[in-house]
Amino acid sequence: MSKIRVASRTSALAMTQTKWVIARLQELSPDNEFDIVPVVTKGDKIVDVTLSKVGGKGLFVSEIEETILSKSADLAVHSLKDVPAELAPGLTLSAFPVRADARDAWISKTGEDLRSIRQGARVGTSSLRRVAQLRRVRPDLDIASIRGNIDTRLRKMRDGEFDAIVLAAAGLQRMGWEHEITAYLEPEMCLPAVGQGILGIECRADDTELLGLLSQINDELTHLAAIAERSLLFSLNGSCQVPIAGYAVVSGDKSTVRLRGLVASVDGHTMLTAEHEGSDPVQVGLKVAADLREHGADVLLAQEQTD
Ligand SMILES: NCc1[nH]cc(CCC(=O)O)c1CC(=O)O
Repeated sequence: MSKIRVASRTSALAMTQTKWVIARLQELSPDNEFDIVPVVTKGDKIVDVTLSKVGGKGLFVSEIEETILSKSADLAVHSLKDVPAELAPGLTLSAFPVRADARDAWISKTGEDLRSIRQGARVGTSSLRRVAQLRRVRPDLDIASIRGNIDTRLRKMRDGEFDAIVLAAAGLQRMGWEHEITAYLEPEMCLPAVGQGILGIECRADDTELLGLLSQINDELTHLAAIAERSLLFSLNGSCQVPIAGYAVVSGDKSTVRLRGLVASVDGHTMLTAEHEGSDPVQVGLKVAADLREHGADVLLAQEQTD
């Protein structure tokens, strides 16, 4: 093995994440050369509509997967949040480096927080999960869709299109833009998306040499959390038109995974939650999903939301 090709989206965040992983791999295997193969995905091309309206799962991922399957690249670094429950056959998520901040971040123009911002303030987010949870706390807010990369969204707020926006803390922190954050939305108030703050490294399932290298940057606590959250996602099998959230915390000795799951209506009126703890992350995910269904999640999951 001499040259390892890493497929990457071209957004600043994707490139930053890809280069961070490459730097860690390079340290572990100085003899290898790492090349970035840029890939422009459907998700990057669609900038004018809410992604949930497009409705495709894995908008940011499928072209990257094709690039790896056709051997034009060997691996890719994904924001796990963007990776659909099912991977393309022949590929595997082989490593999960230590999780960054899983929380959502509130960024407002005036420095006011979610509770104090004026009645009817205009808030930008395109995530139905965030919309539902924001509406639950502040039904008066004028929540509108916002698209584009993190820098575009911050600019739209500064330009006056929005009074506030909500972004993943992890993305801002990785970009070195933590100072933009007005307040963190704690998981009790805004449960993060499945995989938020986690990087998942995908490669061909039979690439044993590469799998050996990647296993060295795997963080076991993060891996267990990722499995539990994705087990929930897989079991709920929701479209991206239904607000779903899931956040797992793993005990320091790796013996227990505690997972909280949420399925909501977009208006925030119905908010189902369930929580379980156990030693097997797959089972914990399935249990939380089963509880949510028992509480009535099926009705929400079957719904074609038009919002
Ligand atoms: N769908 C976009 C996306 N995918 C991953 C992140 C942030 C980084 C992460 O959650 O790991 C973001 C931006 C955001 O939601 O603010």
